[in-house]
Amino acid sequence: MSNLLQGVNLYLIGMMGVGKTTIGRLLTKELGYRFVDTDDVIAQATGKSINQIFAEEGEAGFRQLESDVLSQVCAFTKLTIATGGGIVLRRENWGYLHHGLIVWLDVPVEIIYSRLAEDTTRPLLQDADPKGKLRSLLEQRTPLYSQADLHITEREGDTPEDIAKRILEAIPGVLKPQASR
Ligand SMILES: Nc1ncnc2c1ncn2[C@@H]1O[C@H](COP(=O)(O)OP(=O)(O)OP(=O)(O)O)[C@@H](O)[C@H]1O
Ligand SMILES: O=C(O)C1=C[C@@H](O)[C@@H](O)[C@H](O)C1
Ligand SMILES: [Mg+2]
Repeated sequence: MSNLLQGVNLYLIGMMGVGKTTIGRLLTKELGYRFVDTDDVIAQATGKSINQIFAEEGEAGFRQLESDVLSQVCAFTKLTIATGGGIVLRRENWGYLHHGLIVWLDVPVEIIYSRLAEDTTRPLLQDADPKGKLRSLLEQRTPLYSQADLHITEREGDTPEDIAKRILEAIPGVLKPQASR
């Protein structure tokens, strides 16, 4: 399995709570890759939580840090990269993402909401109507997430292992020729 992607990075995109970290770790093991989470890198590099960065520097400040981290990470190979839910918003980020294979994990809002209802670490969900906010974010971002190479929709009862297996099976069909990278 370790040669499946020929060293090409695998980027997981999608809304918060869709399973990027959980599934990313499973894929990393199967591929013999290393795992990177852009939110974690930002928190480690700044010594601040994502909430703190949003509070002190605003969303624009956070997005700049996110682009900086992505631009550095994409220089490496053999990585599975779990990205922040909003990484698709900046056009420049797509230039970096397209160096690798991009997988969109698509999960219904009801399920995302049930997973994150008790979570206070998502600044964008600190809203009077978090479910409505999730819906509008997903609606706004769907055309962007749709630019992924692979669109994986979670079906009812799918475990993270099931989804990781589906991604691995689909990779050969969407792998771009190396010369184009
Ligand atoms: N297929 C699944 N079935 C059930 N629970 C799941 C599934 N995938 C992920 N989860 C659970 O949902 C929660 C969110 O998953 P995870 O942290 O991997 O999402 P994420 O996309 O990395 O979120 P974030 O954007 O916050 O980084 C975790 O508690 C995880 O165990
Ligand atoms: O969906 C988003 O815009 C975000 C998702 C998280 O991964 C973090 O990157 C941050 O909370 C913003
Ligand atoms: Mg995560």
